[in-house]
Amino acid sequence: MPLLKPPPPRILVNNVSCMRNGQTVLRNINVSVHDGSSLVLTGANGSGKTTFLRMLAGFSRPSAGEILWNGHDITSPGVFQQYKLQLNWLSMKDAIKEKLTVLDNVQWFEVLEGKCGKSMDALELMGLGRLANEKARMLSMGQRKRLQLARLLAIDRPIWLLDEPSVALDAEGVRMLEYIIAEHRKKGGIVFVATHLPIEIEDAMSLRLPARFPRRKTLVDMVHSV
Ligand SMILES: Nc1ncnc2c1ncn2[C@@H]1O[C@H](COP(=O)(O)OP(=O)(O)OP(=O)(O)O)[C@@H](O)[C@H]1O
Repeated sequence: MPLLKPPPPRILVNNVSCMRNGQTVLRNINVSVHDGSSLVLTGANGSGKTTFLRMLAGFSRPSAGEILWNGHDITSPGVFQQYKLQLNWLSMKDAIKEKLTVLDNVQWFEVLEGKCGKSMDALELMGLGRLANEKARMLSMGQRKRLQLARLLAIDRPIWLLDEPSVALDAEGVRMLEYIIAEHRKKGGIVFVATHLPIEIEDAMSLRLPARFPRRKTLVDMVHSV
């Protein structure tokens, strides 16, 4: 019986390094990511988690190595045009339009995407249904994060790049986040998460980036060492 070849990874991070401001932030990173899988990035402040996500989004170029999507370098212009349509980016900059209603903030992105009909369900799922017609400026920090997550659901692209998605969420919000990540993966979606806070993601790969700068001794350390 012929041996079956394993499927190639959807995304291959191949020996990637990244410089910022003349300094190496990431060095020789290798990751294979298949449909339905998840990678959790952890590491100290400044270790390069956001930089890694930015490279995956094509906002920053690797200084060495390559990121392949379906075997093609994402930085090639023709490939990037297609690749970027696969991505859903969630970051601390929430791009919420304060003067629009909560619903319009989701629908606006859905319409830009050429889609319709999922916004209200997504808001309901994230517990914002009763605030749908309020202006977004009324929302608390955690509610803004829930709105961002509702946008992910409404836009419904396969590759999620989530930078600190649980910041400002309460315990129920974190459970919802874990739930929507699990459901997305069941459909074959891919989820990258950079986080300092614990998030339960079943069978996730994890990558802990090394701290870039050794911690300086603080006054407290010096007192303890006496
Ligand atoms: N726009 C930029 N230009 C130059 N250097 C940058 C830029 N953004 C970040 N850096 C540097 O790159 C390094 C990694 O930053 P990055 O934001 O990726 O870390 P992080 O692990 O996400 O940190 P945090 O946990 O604080 O969010 C830091 O030393 C930072 O100073």
